[in-house]
Amino acid sequence: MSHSWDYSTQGGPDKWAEHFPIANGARQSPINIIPSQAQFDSSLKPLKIQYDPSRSKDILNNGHTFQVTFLDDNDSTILTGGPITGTYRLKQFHCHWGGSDNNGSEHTVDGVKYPCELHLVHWNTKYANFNEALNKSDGLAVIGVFLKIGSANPRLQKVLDVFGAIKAKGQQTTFPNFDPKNLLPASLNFWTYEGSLTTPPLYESVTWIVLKDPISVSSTQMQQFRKLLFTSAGETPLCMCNNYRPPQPIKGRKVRANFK
Ligand SMILES: NS(=O)(=O)c1ccc(NCc2ccco2)c([N+](=O)[O-])c1
Ligand SMILES: [Zn+2]
Repeated sequence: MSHSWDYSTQGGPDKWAEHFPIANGARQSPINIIPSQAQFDSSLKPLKIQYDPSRSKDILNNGHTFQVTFLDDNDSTILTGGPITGTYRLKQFHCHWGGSDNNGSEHTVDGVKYPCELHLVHWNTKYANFNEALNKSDGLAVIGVFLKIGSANPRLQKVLDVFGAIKAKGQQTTFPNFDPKNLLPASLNFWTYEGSLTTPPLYESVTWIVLKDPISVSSTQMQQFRKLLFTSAGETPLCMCNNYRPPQPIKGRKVRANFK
């Protein structure tokens, strides 16, 4: 039976090590990225992102975040290049956000928190499927995208518009024909390091690819994220926000950049 965890004082990030001791492991995520300490690596290839919007399937409130899930039974929606070897298939994307516009991202940059962070999760096709890849040291590649308060983001609004159907934990609805490439900034400059899932089971299986440039989100749009609930229908409602893990010790890891 999977142990229940959350982001509260009683069961939140400071307590996760009690049931998931890898929380104190050598390659935990997120981290604070210090650009001046990142090493430019000219051997890093450009990121190659090929997404087929027809592969988007549904959107779910899983009680920790919302997630948009993709059909991943072929190589039509893949990530190659960058720091990774081989082909990784997009499985899902989700976000982490704060209770205010002053916090919410998991990674920070020189200690700066963004109001939201988008994660696009890909799995290594050297493994049979996502679940096989989940706990392998080279199993996953997650693209992290910061969201910065500015003008409203019409592409993101397509996701927010269906939140009414997934307000409570366990609710899901179809979400066809969505191209997550439209949620990426113009520049694919990135930092990369070896890390982990940022929620339990905290497997140290993620090659992180954090984009330097943010995409925009309006404050009004951020208020829509916070209308989702951590709780199931019929329970005392708890607003879904502050669903982020704070930065973890770097423990000697190197962060590389594909830009100067
Ligand atoms: N914030 S993240 O991108 O690092 C992240 C965290 C957890 C999980 N999964 C948690 C899990 C696995 C098995 C049971 O439950 C995923 N994911 O599955 O893509 C991604
Ligand atoms: Zn995440």
